[in-house]
Amino acid sequence: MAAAAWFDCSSGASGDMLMGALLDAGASLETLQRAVDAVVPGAVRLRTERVVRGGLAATKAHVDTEPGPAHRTWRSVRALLADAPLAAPVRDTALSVFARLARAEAAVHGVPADDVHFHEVGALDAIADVTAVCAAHHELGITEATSTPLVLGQGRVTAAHGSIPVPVPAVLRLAADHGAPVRSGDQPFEMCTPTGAALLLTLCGSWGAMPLLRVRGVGMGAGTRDLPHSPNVVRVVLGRPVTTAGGGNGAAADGQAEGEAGREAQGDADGPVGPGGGEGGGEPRLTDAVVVDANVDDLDPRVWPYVLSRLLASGAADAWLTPIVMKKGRPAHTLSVLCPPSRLAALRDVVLTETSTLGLREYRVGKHELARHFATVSLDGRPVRIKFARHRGRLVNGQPEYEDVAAAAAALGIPLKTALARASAKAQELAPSSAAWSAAIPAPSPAEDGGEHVQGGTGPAIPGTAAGAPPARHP
Ligand SMILES: O=C([S-])c1cc(C(=O)S)c[n+]([C@@H]2O[C@H](COP(=O)(O)O)[C@@H](O)[C@H]2O)c1
Ligand code: NI
Repeated sequence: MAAAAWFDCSSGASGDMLMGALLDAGASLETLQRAVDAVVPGAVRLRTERVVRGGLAATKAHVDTEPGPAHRTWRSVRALLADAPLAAPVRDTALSVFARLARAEAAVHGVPADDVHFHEVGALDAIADVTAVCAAHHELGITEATSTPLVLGQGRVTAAHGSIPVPVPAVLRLAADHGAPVRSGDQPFEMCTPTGAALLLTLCGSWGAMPLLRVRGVGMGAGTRDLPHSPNVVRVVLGRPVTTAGGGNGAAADGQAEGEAGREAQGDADGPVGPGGGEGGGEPRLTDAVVVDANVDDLDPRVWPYVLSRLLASGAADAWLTPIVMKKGRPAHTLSVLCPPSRLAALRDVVLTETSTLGLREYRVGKHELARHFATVSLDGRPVRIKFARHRGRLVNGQPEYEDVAAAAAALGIPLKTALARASAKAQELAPSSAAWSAAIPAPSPAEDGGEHVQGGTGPAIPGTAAGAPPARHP
């Protein structure tokens, strides 16, 4: 199920406090352990303990590590994450967190980011914290998150570099890189660690007080110290996002918001019953989305297809290029990425690392989605899905899925254009009437929506028609 999250970091934040809070809010220790094992098999054991901090009960997450390599560079951590059998969103988010950490450490110490060292046990600890928090974020279906401003602390702390001042340099650098609001607070300790800051900067799209939520759960993650006068905890509040069709806060369309985010969390945005599907396709559903744009005139053009497919694999709803002519008359492209707010951080990193752009633009947009459902036809025994779209109860479109048509054409040894024409004709036959897709139709029954419509043959069911549809790529 979908969730918006609000992190109360008024007592600071670290990787293990965030992990404790998400475990307390319902993430499963087994899921987190599996994710960490996928990155560093057998090297880390996660466990929890119920503790009291400032009179409040909380979950303390412990990361017990086996002795490992004394140092790990960002290059080696990146390879570990890239090769790990993790769900793509978990891997991408963890890579974003570490990329931020590495950039901040590189700037502070004046070394190339690839060569930044994560020290001793700290490396395994950070790998475990980051991977576990990203896995919990994914498991809990968090699609948008807000945090209070970061409280950083005061004093000094002993790190691998010796005694360093608090706020520690890496945390300040992270805050500066991302324009995050921070303050010292009253406590004479390090309250926010680099890992905690990098996680929050990656997961949270906004800063401030708790947004309008229908609260579903609360988690308390304990810090190591029991501080006087103040509970040393991170709180996370999980809830149903509440948005109106106008984009503001309100109750009018919160059921819609939940549906959107829920499908997104399952990677199943193009399921058999699409937006508004349960209502037979009323008004298009309006959801929040973000467009990221960058103008690029100096990337080897052979790289673009790879960039586009990486963006789609990392959760973009769509990614495209527009030819433009830039200053000095240079031919160039605008790269555009459409995504849900929850994927913004990871996709921004893909744009900034895979292309040669030096910056990008982001703007919030409203995305209108028509209700859609799938049916399956057969071309001489080859299954082809048809995606139908409805608007105000009327069937307004019915398109054969290109990949299915191409596969059928190849298997049958017929030209693609012939296969496409035949599949389109079958799609027309499936509509109750009207070649123009304009006939008013009743809402499809569950069997129609989720099942097969096979005409002219009995091809096998296609994954994604009855259940487990592939992720949507288009609004
Ligand atoms: O290991 C390094 S390079 C390191 C750098 C810095 C800087 O601010 S530079 C700070 N620290 C301190 O290490 C511990 C552990 O931090 P985690 O984020 O791994 O939990 C913490 O006290 C940092 O301030 C380490
Ligand atoms: Ni450092």
